[in-house]
Amino acid sequence: MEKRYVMALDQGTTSSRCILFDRQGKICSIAQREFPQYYPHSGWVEHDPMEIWATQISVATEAMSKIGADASDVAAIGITNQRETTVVWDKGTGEPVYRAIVWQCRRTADKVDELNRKGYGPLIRQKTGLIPDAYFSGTKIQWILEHVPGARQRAERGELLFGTVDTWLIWNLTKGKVHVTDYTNASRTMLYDIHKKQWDEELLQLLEIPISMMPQVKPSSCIYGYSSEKIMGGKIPIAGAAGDQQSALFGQCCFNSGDVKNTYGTGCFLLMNTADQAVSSQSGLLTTMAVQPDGSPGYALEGSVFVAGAAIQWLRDEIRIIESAAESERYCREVEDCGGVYVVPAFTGLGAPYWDQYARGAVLGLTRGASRAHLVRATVESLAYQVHDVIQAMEQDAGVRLNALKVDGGASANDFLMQFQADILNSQVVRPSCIETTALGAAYLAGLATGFWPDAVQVEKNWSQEKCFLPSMEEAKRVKLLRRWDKAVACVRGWAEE
Ligand SMILES: Nc1ncnc2c1ncn2[C@@H]1O[C@H](COP(=O)(O)OP(=O)(O)O)[C@@H](O)[C@H]1O
Ligand SMILES: O=P(O)(O)OC[C@H](O)CO
Repeated sequence: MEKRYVMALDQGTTSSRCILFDRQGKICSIAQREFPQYYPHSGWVEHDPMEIWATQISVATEAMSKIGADASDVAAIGITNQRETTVVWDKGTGEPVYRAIVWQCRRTADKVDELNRKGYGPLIRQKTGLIPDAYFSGTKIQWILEHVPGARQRAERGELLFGTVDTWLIWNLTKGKVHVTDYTNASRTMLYDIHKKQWDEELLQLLEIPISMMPQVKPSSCIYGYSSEKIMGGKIPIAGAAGDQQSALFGQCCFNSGDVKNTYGTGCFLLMNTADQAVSSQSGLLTTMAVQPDGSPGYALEGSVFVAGAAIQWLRDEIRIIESAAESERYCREVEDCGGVYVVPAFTGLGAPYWDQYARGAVLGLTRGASRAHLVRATVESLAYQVHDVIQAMEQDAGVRLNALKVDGGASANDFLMQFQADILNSQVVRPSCIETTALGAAYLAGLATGFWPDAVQVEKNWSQEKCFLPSMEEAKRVKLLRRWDKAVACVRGWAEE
């Protein structure tokens, strides 16, 4: 029977999604479910791994039943995930020993300070391509082993396993048969040597993490195992896995060195494919692993902005001045400008290019006339400013001016934001027809490994532009706005440092 779809499981920071794509890369069915975020202390962020798993499976079932598909219609499963988020579980029972510590969580900032104080920064940078930060998995695993009673002993006896969310999902889909990850996810742990392409024993020792906990690292496009019949109603090859940002790079068909995309999700992540060159940034960017068009491991330069769409959710859920993320656009258009209000959403510190673990959020420039619309607009504009700062760093590193930016992710649906982004960058912003490129990338990786698509050339034919936003802001105004933004960022630096 001919297989009609590839299934992408897109496990994001705030929701689990499943999309079924056809050969043209068209979305045939989609299901999505948000799940709870836990903030047990200031700066801490956790997820329940069982809620991640339950929502992911329920959306997979829902997406299939919406179009009357079953496992026999699905050629392969591709997985893409929020990266760095750390799960540790018991090898025998499959039970997590603690909640998942989310990439945004700041609880291990002091551990990172200690590593830096002891002079390990350059070594970590050289081996992993990362700038030491609580963002990455390494110190999160260390924290679990130190704080969960008995965890260290159990880990040393080989009873505990570590995984990023891709690993956790594959483990559960295969009913505990397969413990793997892919290069892109491994490169986010701060424990993986991206040049030698292996777990680094020196770093594992430094953080006192037994190597027996670590998953096997495989290419992003290959068959890792098969879904259990009990879970998916049939054995489907699990044939693709990549961190969501690398997956989006692939889904945007950024196959050539120098190709760039920016994803506006919970955070914003700008990646430039650098093919087989592990470019070391001089401007505060990360060197990370990415997938080449033939599925082999390559490299990318990355600028990570921790809070983007999450700031819009903050307006919705905490400040409660909008009812939906989409409504933000209407408020942005209600006022001529931000009225001098600036929001720096450094809720979990600042990522690239600042790398300030202790920066915190602020609203600046309030006057008596500041309204709800001004605050909403300033928050939306903050996404564009943060992306500007990262692009500036990337242009410095790459020595080229970026004339057009491919965009995707939930917040890229906001036309006001995209136009403001084009204006602030003084570059074109190009939105593809399918902004679910994270899921699409995972589908491509799985479909290429199983022959659903013959090669990347075929896949590239599916990419099409939906809209191009042209810059139209006067240069003097642009410079003025950016200068004020810089001033706002300077105000929040180091805020939470004792
Ligand atoms: N029209 C919009 N304007 C601004 N932000 C939006 C809009 N639609 C969605 N978002 C934001 O985009 C994010 C969801 O995007 P998504 O790509 O699904 O993120 P993730 O994969 O990180 O969960 C949310 O943080 C939401 O606030
Ligand atoms: O959940 P997202 O899509 O914002 O992505 C999170 C990133 O992978 C964190 O590095």
